[in-house]
Amino acid sequence: EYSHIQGTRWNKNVITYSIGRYTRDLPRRTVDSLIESAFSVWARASGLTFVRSHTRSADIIVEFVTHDHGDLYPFDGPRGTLAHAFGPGLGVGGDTHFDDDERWTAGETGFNLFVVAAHEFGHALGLKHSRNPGSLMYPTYTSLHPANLLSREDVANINALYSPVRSH
Ligand SMILES: CC(C)C[C@H](CS(C)(=N)=N)C(=O)N[C@H]1Cc2cn(c3ccccc23)CCCCCCNC1=O
Ligand SMILES: [Zn+2]
Repeated sequence: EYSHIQGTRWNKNVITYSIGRYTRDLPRRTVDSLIESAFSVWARASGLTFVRSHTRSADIIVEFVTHDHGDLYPFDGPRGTLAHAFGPGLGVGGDTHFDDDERWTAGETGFNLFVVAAHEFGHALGLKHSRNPGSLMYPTYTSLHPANLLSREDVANINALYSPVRSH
């Protein structure tokens, strides 16, 4: 049980998020709903609650940025790395950045924002990568079917970090 070590998990059940800079690839309301859906994937499996806030004091700040964007991990233009997220913690902890040089979509072409966001929020909750290609936390993008995004391994890993909840 490592929960006493700061940074491996959030030590609260209600986590706030806010959306800063948007992408021009999708309507804002579409981005809002895809981000909300990606959080709800983890809410169902972890028992955590995600609440949207409109202030920059939220736990998780979600933004679309390019190249150098104020952290030590500049993006690389089209393709390559699609996004990154900081692990749980204060300040930059949990913050999630999407590379706006990618083509973000709600469907099959380009990169599916819902699928990528769900992967990133796994990192923002403290999950590492999986070696299982069927896992959401596999290190490379695969157009997973949104219906069954989480593998049994993903559910087991989030349960190991947070209060276990039946995955019905
Ligand atoms: C799993 C994602 C949602 C998030 C991760 C980033 S992270 C930090 N959150 N784990 C990601 O972007 N992985 C790269 C990994 C990657 C694949 N290639 C690359 C070529 C160059 C650089 C990186 C890559 C080969 C070419 C395909 C490039 C497009 C797809 N890119 C990826 O899958
Ligand atoms: Zn990753």
